[in-house]
Amino acid sequence: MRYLTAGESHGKQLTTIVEGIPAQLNLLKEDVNESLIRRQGGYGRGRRMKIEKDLVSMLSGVRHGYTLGSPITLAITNDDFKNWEDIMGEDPIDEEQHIRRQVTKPRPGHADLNGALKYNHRDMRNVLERSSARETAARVAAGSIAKKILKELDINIVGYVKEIHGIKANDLPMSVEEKIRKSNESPVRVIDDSKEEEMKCAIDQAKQDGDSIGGVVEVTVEGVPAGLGSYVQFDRKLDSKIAGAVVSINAFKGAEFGIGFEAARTRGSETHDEIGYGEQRGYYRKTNNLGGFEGGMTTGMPIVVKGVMKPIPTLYKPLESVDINSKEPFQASIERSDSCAVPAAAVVMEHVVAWEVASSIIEQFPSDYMEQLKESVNEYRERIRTF
Ligand SMILES: Cc1cc2nc3c(=O)[nH]c(=O)nc-3n(C[C@H](O)[C@H](O)[C@H](O)COP(=O)(O)O)c2cc1C
Ligand SMILES: C=C(O[C@@H]1CC(C(=O)O)=C[C@@H](OP(=O)(O)O)[C@H]1O)C(=O)O
Repeated sequence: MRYLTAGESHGKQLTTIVEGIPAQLNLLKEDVNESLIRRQGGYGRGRRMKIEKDLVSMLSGVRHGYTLGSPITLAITNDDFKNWEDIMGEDPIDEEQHIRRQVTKPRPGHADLNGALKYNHRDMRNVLERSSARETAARVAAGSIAKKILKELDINIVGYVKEIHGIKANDLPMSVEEKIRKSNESPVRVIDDSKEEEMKCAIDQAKQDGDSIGGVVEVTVEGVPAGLGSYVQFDRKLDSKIAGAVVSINAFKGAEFGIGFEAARTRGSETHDEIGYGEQRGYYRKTNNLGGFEGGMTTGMPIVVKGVMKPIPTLYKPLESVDINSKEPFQASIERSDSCAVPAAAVVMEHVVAWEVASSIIEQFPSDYMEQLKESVNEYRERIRTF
Protein backbone atom coordinates (compact mmCIF):
# COMPACT_ATOMS: atom_id res chain seq x y z
CA MET A 1 0.00 0.00 0.00
CA ARG A 2 1.24 3.49 -0.71
CA TYR A 3 -0.14 6.96 -1.06
CA LEU A 4 0.88 10.42 -2.12
CA THR A 5 -0.70 13.69 -1.14
CA ALA A 6 -0.69 16.95 -3.08
CA GLY A 7 -2.05 20.40 -2.43
CA GLU A 8 -1.24 23.74 -0.83
CA SER A 9 -2.95 24.96 2.32
CA HIS A 10 -4.74 27.84 0.55
CA GLY A 11 -4.75 26.26 -2.90
CA LYS A 12 -7.79 24.81 -4.63
CA GLN A 13 -7.81 21.35 -3.10
CA LEU A 14 -5.96 18.53 -1.39
CA THR A 15 -5.58 15.34 -3.38
CA THR A 16 -4.60 11.89 -2.16
CA ILE A 17 -3.85 8.95 -4.47
CA VAL A 18 -3.99 5.64 -2.64
CA GLU A 19 -2.77 2.40 -4.18
CA GLY A 20 -2.73 -1.22 -3.09
CA ILE A 21 -6.11 -1.35 -1.37
CA PRO A 22 -7.72 -4.78 -1.90
CA ALA A 23 -10.69 -4.98 -4.24
CA GLN A 24 -14.19 -5.39 -2.80
CA LEU A 25 -13.65 -3.36 0.35
CA ASN A 26 -16.88 -1.63 1.23
CA LEU A 27 -16.01 2.08 1.12
CA LEU A 28 -18.41 5.01 1.26
CA LYS A 29 -17.55 8.68 1.27
CA GLU A 30 -19.28 8.85 4.66
CA ASP A 31 -16.46 6.64 6.07
CA VAL A 32 -13.84 9.16 4.99
CA ASN A 33 -15.95 12.16 6.00
CA GLU A 34 -16.43 10.83 9.52
CA SER A 35 -12.64 10.87 9.97
CA LEU A 36 -12.27 14.30 8.34
CA ILE A 37 -14.93 15.80 10.59
CA ARG A 38 -13.26 14.33 13.68
CA ARG A 39 -9.91 15.87 12.65
CA GLN A 40 -11.47 19.29 12.20
CA GLY A 41 -12.85 19.36 15.70
CA GLY A 42 -11.01 19.74 18.96
CA TYR A 43 -10.62 22.56 21.39
CA GLY A 44 -7.93 25.17 20.72
CA ARG A 45 -8.13 25.60 16.97
CA GLY A 46 -8.15 28.97 15.24
CA ARG A 47 -10.52 30.67 12.78
CA ARG A 48 -9.49 28.60 9.76
CA MET A 49 -11.47 25.59 10.97
CA LYS A 50 -14.66 27.71 10.88
CA ILE A 51 -14.08 28.33 7.18
CA GLU A 52 -13.35 24.75 6.12
CA LYS A 53 -15.98 21.99 5.85
CA ASP A 54 -13.84 19.02 4.94
CA LEU A 55 -15.79 16.60 2.76
CA VAL A 56 -14.29 14.12 0.33
CA SER A 57 -14.96 13.50 -3.35
CA MET A 58 -13.94 10.06 -4.56
CA LEU A 59 -12.66 10.55 -8.08
CA SER A 60 -11.46 7.04 -8.90
CA GLY A 61 -11.10 3.48 -7.65
CA VAL A 62 -14.53 3.10 -6.05
CA ARG A 63 -17.71 1.97 -7.72
CA HIS A 64 -21.13 1.45 -6.17
CA GLY A 65 -19.66 1.51 -2.67
CA TYR A 66 -16.81 -0.96 -3.26
CA THR A 67 -13.11 -0.59 -4.09
CA LEU A 68 -11.98 -1.85 -7.48
CA GLY A 69 -8.35 -2.64 -6.60
CA SER A 70 -7.27 0.29 -8.79
CA PRO A 71 -5.81 3.57 -7.46
CA ILE A 72 -8.26 5.57 -5.37
CA THR A 73 -8.23 9.34 -5.75
CA LEU A 74 -9.62 11.41 -2.91
CA ALA A 75 -10.12 15.16 -3.17
CA ILE A 76 -10.91 17.69 -0.45
CA THR A 77 -11.73 21.27 -1.44
CA ASN A 78 -10.11 24.16 0.44
CA ASP A 79 -13.06 26.48 1.03
CA ASP A 80 -10.60 29.22 2.01
CA PHE A 81 -9.21 29.27 -1.57
CA LYS A 82 -11.88 31.78 -2.62
CA ASN A 83 -10.26 34.29 -0.21
CA TRP A 84 -6.77 33.58 -1.61
CA GLU A 85 -7.46 33.25 -5.35
CA ASP A 86 -5.33 36.24 -6.35
CA ILE A 87 -2.44 35.09 -4.13
CA MET A 88 -2.63 31.36 -4.89
CA GLY A 89 -3.66 31.34 -8.57
CA GLU A 90 -1.47 29.55 -11.12
CA ASP A 91 -1.25 32.48 -13.55
CA PRO A 92 1.70 34.91 -13.45
CA ILE A 93 1.11 38.23 -11.67
CA ASP A 94 2.89 41.49 -12.13
CA GLU A 95 6.31 41.75 -10.54
CA GLU A 96 5.53 44.75 -8.32
CA GLN A 97 2.44 43.05 -6.85
CA HIS A 98 4.41 39.86 -6.38
CA ILE A 99 7.19 41.59 -4.43
CA ARG A 100 4.70 43.50 -2.25
CA ARG A 101 2.99 40.28 -1.19
CA GLN A 102 6.08 38.23 -0.50
CA VAL A 103 6.43 36.60 2.90
CA THR A 104 9.95 37.47 4.06
CA LYS A 105 9.63 37.07 7.84
CA PRO A 106 10.32 33.47 8.95
CA ARG A 107 8.59 32.09 12.05
CA PRO A 108 10.81 30.26 14.54
CA GLY A 109 9.58 26.68 14.83
CA HIS A 110 7.94 26.53 11.38
CA ALA A 111 9.48 25.35 8.11
CA ASP A 112 9.75 28.90 6.65
CA LEU A 113 13.48 29.64 6.85
CA ASN A 114 14.88 26.17 6.21
CA GLY A 115 12.50 25.64 3.28
CA ALA A 116 13.43 29.02 1.79
CA LEU A 117 17.15 28.30 2.08
CA LYS A 118 16.78 24.84 0.58
CA TYR A 119 14.51 25.66 -2.39
CA ASN A 120 15.87 29.17 -2.96
CA HIS A 121 12.46 30.78 -2.39
CA ARG A 122 12.63 34.51 -1.63
CA ASP A 123 8.87 34.31 -1.00
CA MET A 124 8.33 32.02 1.98
CA ARG A 125 4.68 31.56 1.08
CA ASN A 126 6.07 28.96 -1.33
CA VAL A 127 7.22 27.01 1.73
CA LEU A 128 4.48 27.58 4.27
CA GLU A 129 1.69 26.60 1.90
CA ARG A 130 2.89 23.02 1.68
CA SER A 131 4.51 22.67 5.10
CA SER A 132 1.18 23.59 6.71
CA ALA A 133 -0.62 20.88 8.63
CA ARG A 134 -3.54 21.40 6.29
CA GLU A 135 -1.94 18.42 4.54
CA THR A 136 -2.91 16.19 7.47
CA ALA A 137 -6.49 16.23 6.14
CA ALA A 138 -5.21 14.33 3.07
CA ARG A 139 -3.35 11.86 5.30
CA VAL A 140 -6.42 11.29 7.44
CA ALA A 141 -8.40 10.56 4.27
CA ALA A 142 -5.89 7.82 3.34
CA GLY A 143 -5.86 6.52 6.91
CA SER A 144 -9.64 6.25 6.97
CA ILE A 145 -9.39 3.60 4.22
CA ALA A 146 -6.74 1.75 6.25
CA LYS A 147 -9.10 1.84 9.22
CA LYS A 148 -11.84 0.22 7.12
CA ILE A 149 -9.49 -2.66 6.29
CA LEU A 150 -8.57 -3.06 9.97
CA LYS A 151 -12.23 -3.04 11.00
CA GLU A 152 -12.99 -5.89 8.57
CA LEU A 153 -10.23 -7.84 10.32
CA ASP A 154 -11.63 -7.07 13.80
CA ILE A 155 -8.76 -4.71 14.59
CA ASN A 156 -9.81 -1.57 16.46
CA ILE A 157 -7.80 1.61 16.74
CA VAL A 158 -8.26 4.85 18.65
CA GLY A 159 -6.23 8.00 19.33
CA TYR A 160 -6.80 10.23 22.36
CA VAL A 161 -5.09 12.94 24.35
CA LYS A 162 -2.90 11.86 27.28
CA GLU A 163 -1.46 15.19 28.32
CA ILE A 164 -1.78 18.88 27.55
CA HIS A 165 0.95 21.20 28.76
CA GLY A 166 1.82 19.02 31.77
CA ILE A 167 -1.79 18.18 32.72
CA LYS A 168 -1.81 14.40 32.62
CA ALA A 169 -4.87 12.20 32.10
CA ASN A 170 -5.06 9.11 34.31
CA ASP A 171 -4.73 5.65 32.78
CA LEU A 172 -8.24 4.25 32.79
CA PRO A 173 -8.91 0.59 31.97
CA MET A 174 -11.39 0.79 29.11
CA SER A 175 -12.16 -1.14 25.95
CA VAL A 176 -11.21 0.51 22.65
CA GLU A 177 -14.94 1.02 21.94
CA GLU A 178 -15.32 2.97 25.18
CA LYS A 179 -12.20 4.99 24.43
CA ILE A 180 -13.60 5.88 21.01
CA ARG A 181 -16.88 7.03 22.55
CA LYS A 182 -15.27 8.96 25.40
CA SER A 183 -12.71 10.76 23.22
CA ASN A 184 -15.36 11.63 20.62
CA GLU A 185 -17.52 13.18 23.33
CA SER A 186 -14.68 15.24 24.77
CA PRO A 187 -13.76 18.65 23.28
CA VAL A 188 -10.11 17.94 24.14
CA ARG A 189 -10.32 14.25 23.11
CA VAL A 190 -9.40 12.99 26.53
CA ILE A 191 -10.88 9.77 27.90
CA ASP A 192 -10.36 10.83 31.52
CA ASP A 193 -13.03 13.53 31.78
CA SER A 194 -11.84 14.60 35.25
CA LYS A 195 -8.99 16.41 33.43
CA GLU A 196 -11.08 18.00 30.69
CA GLU A 197 -11.80 21.36 32.34
CA GLU A 198 -8.20 21.82 33.46
CA MET A 199 -6.97 21.13 29.94
CA LYS A 200 -9.48 23.54 28.42
CA CYS A 201 -8.42 26.23 30.90
CA ALA A 202 -4.75 25.74 29.98
CA ILE A 203 -5.63 26.17 26.30
CA ASP A 204 -7.74 29.29 27.04
CA GLN A 205 -4.93 30.74 29.10
CA ALA A 206 -2.34 30.12 26.36
CA LYS A 207 -4.65 31.75 23.83
CA GLN A 208 -5.24 34.74 26.07
CA ASP A 209 -1.49 35.15 26.51
CA GLY A 210 -0.97 35.01 22.73
CA ASP A 211 0.96 31.80 23.26
CA SER A 212 0.60 28.12 22.32
CA ILE A 213 0.94 24.76 24.09
CA GLY A 214 1.61 21.14 23.13
CA GLY A 215 1.00 17.75 24.66
CA VAL A 216 1.00 13.99 24.30
CA VAL A 217 -1.27 11.76 22.23
CA GLU A 218 -1.70 8.01 22.68
CA VAL A 219 -2.91 5.51 20.10
CA THR A 220 -4.07 2.01 21.01
CA VAL A 221 -4.59 -0.77 18.46
CA GLU A 222 -6.38 -3.92 19.63
CA GLY A 223 -6.82 -7.22 17.82
CA VAL A 224 -3.50 -7.32 15.94
CA PRO A 225 -2.09 -10.83 15.56
CA ALA A 226 1.46 -11.55 16.80
CA GLY A 227 4.14 -11.46 14.09
CA LEU A 228 3.29 -8.35 12.02
CA GLY A 229 6.47 -6.67 10.82
CA SER A 230 9.83 -8.45 10.82
CA TYR A 231 13.19 -8.61 12.56
CA VAL A 232 15.07 -9.83 9.45
CA GLN A 233 15.85 -6.42 8.00
CA PHE A 234 16.02 -3.03 9.75
CA ASP A 235 13.57 -1.39 7.38
CA ARG A 236 10.92 -4.04 7.95
CA LYS A 237 10.52 -3.41 11.67
CA LEU A 238 6.94 -2.27 12.17
CA ASP A 239 7.62 -0.31 15.37
CA SER A 240 10.17 1.81 13.51
CA LYS A 241 7.72 2.44 10.66
CA ILE A 242 5.09 3.54 13.16
CA ALA A 243 7.57 5.79 14.97
CA GLY A 244 8.55 7.34 11.63
CA ALA A 245 4.92 7.95 10.73
CA VAL A 246 4.23 9.59 14.11
CA VAL A 247 7.24 11.92 13.91
CA SER A 248 6.24 12.82 10.35
CA ILE A 249 3.10 14.54 11.68
CA ASN A 250 3.62 18.31 11.77
CA ALA A 251 4.99 19.45 15.13
CA PHE A 252 5.53 15.90 16.49
CA LYS A 253 8.95 15.50 18.06
CA GLY A 254 9.04 11.93 19.35
CA ALA A 255 7.32 8.57 19.82
CA GLU A 256 7.47 5.90 22.50
CA PHE A 257 5.98 2.42 22.87
CA GLY A 258 4.51 1.15 26.13
CA ILE A 259 6.53 2.45 29.06
CA GLY A 260 8.91 3.99 26.49
CA PHE A 261 11.57 6.27 27.98
CA GLU A 262 10.67 5.01 31.45
CA ALA A 263 12.48 1.77 30.47
CA ALA A 264 15.72 3.65 31.10
CA ARG A 265 14.78 3.54 34.79
CA THR A 266 13.23 0.06 35.21
CA ARG A 267 15.05 -3.25 35.63
CA GLY A 268 14.70 -6.10 33.13
CA SER A 269 12.55 -8.05 35.56
CA GLU A 270 10.14 -5.09 35.79
CA THR A 271 10.20 -4.40 32.05
CA HIS A 272 9.76 -7.59 30.04
CA ASP A 273 6.29 -8.99 29.57
CA GLU A 274 6.00 -12.55 30.89
CA ILE A 275 4.52 -15.12 28.54
CA GLY A 276 1.41 -17.17 29.25
CA TYR A 277 -0.69 -19.66 27.25
CA GLY A 278 -4.41 -20.41 27.23
CA GLU A 279 -6.16 -22.82 24.89
CA GLN A 280 -8.65 -20.24 23.64
CA ARG A 281 -6.36 -17.25 23.70
CA GLY A 282 -3.12 -18.87 22.58
CA TYR A 283 0.08 -17.14 23.71
CA TYR A 284 -0.36 -13.91 25.63
CA ARG A 285 1.59 -11.54 27.86
CA LYS A 286 0.83 -10.91 31.50
CA THR A 287 1.72 -7.22 31.11
CA ASN A 288 2.20 -4.93 28.13
CA ASN A 289 5.14 -2.74 29.18
CA LEU A 290 6.69 -2.93 25.72
CA GLY A 291 3.57 -1.59 24.03
CA GLY A 292 2.98 -4.63 21.83
CA PHE A 293 6.41 -4.95 20.15
CA GLU A 294 9.43 -7.23 20.39
CA GLY A 295 11.98 -7.58 17.59
CA GLY A 296 10.13 -5.13 15.35
CA MET A 297 7.13 -7.50 15.39
CA THR A 298 3.81 -7.35 17.15
CA THR A 299 3.42 -9.57 20.23
CA GLY A 300 -0.36 -9.87 19.85
CA MET A 301 -0.88 -7.53 22.79
CA PRO A 302 -2.39 -4.11 22.00
CA ILE A 303 -0.03 -1.68 20.27
CA VAL A 304 0.29 1.31 22.60
CA VAL A 305 2.23 4.23 21.15
CA LYS A 306 2.56 7.81 22.33
CA GLY A 307 3.57 10.86 20.32
CA VAL A 308 4.67 14.22 21.67
CA MET A 309 3.56 17.44 19.98
CA LYS A 310 5.45 20.67 20.53
CA PRO A 311 3.57 23.97 20.92
CA ILE A 312 2.31 25.58 17.69
CA PRO A 313 5.00 27.87 16.18
CA THR A 314 2.83 30.76 14.95
CA LEU A 315 2.33 33.02 17.97
CA TYR A 316 0.33 36.16 18.62
CA LYS A 317 3.01 36.93 21.17
CA PRO A 318 5.88 37.49 18.77
CA LEU A 319 9.27 35.82 18.93
CA GLU A 320 12.38 37.41 17.52
CA SER A 321 13.37 36.63 13.96
CA VAL A 322 15.14 38.27 11.01
CA ASP A 323 13.62 39.63 7.78
CA ILE A 324 15.40 37.85 4.91
CA ASN A 325 15.44 41.01 2.73
CA SER A 326 16.52 43.69 5.21
CA LYS A 327 18.35 41.22 7.49
CA GLU A 328 16.92 43.34 10.31
CA PRO A 329 15.35 41.78 13.42
CA PHE A 330 11.56 42.08 13.68
CA GLN A 331 8.79 40.96 15.98
CA ALA A 332 5.86 39.89 13.83
CA SER A 333 2.23 40.08 14.79
CA ILE A 334 -0.03 37.54 13.12
CA GLU A 335 -3.61 37.30 11.96
CA ARG A 336 -4.66 33.83 12.99
CA SER A 337 -3.37 30.50 14.29
CA ASP A 338 -4.29 27.53 16.40
CA SER A 339 -3.26 27.87 20.04
CA CYS A 340 -3.31 24.10 20.68
CA ALA A 341 -3.88 21.42 18.05
CA VAL A 342 -3.16 18.37 20.23
CA PRO A 343 -6.84 17.20 20.21
CA ALA A 344 -6.97 17.43 16.40
CA ALA A 345 -3.56 15.76 16.12
CA ALA A 346 -4.88 12.77 18.11
CA VAL A 347 -7.10 12.01 15.12
CA VAL A 348 -4.18 12.47 12.72
CA MET A 349 -1.97 10.12 14.73
CA GLU A 350 -4.72 7.49 14.88
CA HIS A 351 -4.92 7.54 11.09
CA VAL A 352 -1.19 7.45 10.33
CA VAL A 353 -0.74 4.52 12.71
CA ALA A 354 -3.73 2.76 11.12
CA TRP A 355 -2.03 3.17 7.75
CA GLU A 356 1.20 1.52 8.91
CA VAL A 357 -0.58 -1.40 10.58
CA ALA A 358 -2.85 -2.02 7.57
CA SER A 359 0.13 -1.74 5.18
CA SER A 360 2.08 -4.39 7.07
CA ILE A 361 -0.92 -6.72 6.92
CA ILE A 362 -1.38 -6.15 3.20
CA GLU A 363 2.34 -6.83 2.67
CA GLN A 364 2.25 -10.04 4.70
CA PHE A 365 -0.94 -11.70 3.46
CA PRO A 366 -2.48 -12.35 0.03
CA SER A 367 -4.69 -9.33 -0.44
CA ASP A 368 -5.96 -8.88 -3.97
CA TYR A 369 -9.51 -8.88 -2.64
CA MET A 370 -11.00 -8.59 0.82
CA GLU A 371 -12.33 -12.13 1.17
CA GLN A 372 -8.89 -13.53 0.34
CA LEU A 373 -7.26 -11.24 2.91
CA LYS A 374 -9.77 -12.12 5.62
CA GLU A 375 -9.42 -15.85 5.03
CA SER A 376 -5.64 -15.77 5.12
CA VAL A 377 -5.48 -13.60 8.26
CA ASN A 378 -7.96 -15.88 10.04
CA GLU A 379 -6.03 -18.99 8.98
CA TYR A 380 -2.84 -17.41 10.36
CA ARG A 381 -4.57 -16.47 13.61
CA GLU A 382 -5.68 -20.07 14.05
CA ARG A 383 -2.19 -21.43 13.29
CA ILE A 384 -0.47 -19.22 15.84
CA ARG A 385 -3.15 -19.87 18.48
CA THR A 386 -2.41 -23.60 18.48
CA PHE A 387 1.34 -23.29 17.72
C1 LIG B 1 -3.49 19.56 13.35
C2 LIG B 1 -2.35 20.53 13.34
C3 LIG B 1 -2.60 21.90 13.29
C4 LIG B 1 -1.56 22.81 13.28
N1 LIG B 1 -1.86 24.15 13.25
C5 LIG B 1 -0.86 25.05 13.22
C6 LIG B 1 -1.13 26.46 13.20
O1 LIG B 1 -2.29 26.90 13.22
N2 LIG B 1 -0.09 27.31 13.16
C7 LIG B 1 1.20 26.86 13.13
O2 LIG B 1 2.12 27.67 13.10
N3 LIG B 1 1.50 25.54 13.16
C8 LIG B 1 0.50 24.63 13.20
N4 LIG B 1 0.82 23.29 13.23
C9 LIG B 1 2.23 22.88 13.30
C10 LIG B 1 3.05 23.18 12.04
O3 LIG B 1 2.42 22.69 10.89
C11 LIG B 1 4.46 22.58 12.16
O4 LIG B 1 5.04 23.01 13.35
C12 LIG B 1 5.31 23.02 10.97
O5 LIG B 1 4.86 22.35 9.81
C13 LIG B 1 6.81 22.74 11.14
O6 LIG B 1 7.09 21.36 11.19
P1 LIG B 1 7.68 20.64 12.51
O7 LIG B 1 7.05 21.34 13.66
O8 LIG B 1 7.25 19.23 12.37
O9 LIG B 1 9.16 20.83 12.51
C14 LIG B 1 -0.22 22.35 13.29
C15 LIG B 1 0.04 20.98 13.35
C16 LIG B 1 -1.00 20.06 13.39
C17 LIG B 1 -0.71 18.59 13.46
C1 LIG C 1 -5.78 24.35 7.77
C2 LIG C 1 -5.47 23.54 8.76
O1 LIG C 1 -4.54 23.79 9.73
C3 LIG C 1 -3.70 24.89 9.55
C4 LIG C 1 -2.32 24.43 9.88
C5 LIG C 1 -1.37 25.55 9.93
C6 LIG C 1 0.06 25.23 9.93
O2 LIG C 1 0.87 26.19 9.79
O3 LIG C 1 0.43 24.07 10.05
C7 LIG C 1 -1.81 26.86 10.03
C8 LIG C 1 -3.24 27.24 10.09
O4 LIG C 1 -3.69 27.64 8.81
P1 LIG C 1 -4.06 29.16 8.48
O5 LIG C 1 -2.74 29.88 8.46
O6 LIG C 1 -4.74 29.11 7.15
O7 LIG C 1 -4.95 29.62 9.59
C9 LIG C 1 -4.09 26.03 10.48
O8 LIG C 1 -5.44 26.34 10.37
C10 LIG C 1 -6.11 22.24 8.93
O9 LIG C 1 -5.76 21.56 9.90
O10 LIG C 1 -6.97 21.87 8.11
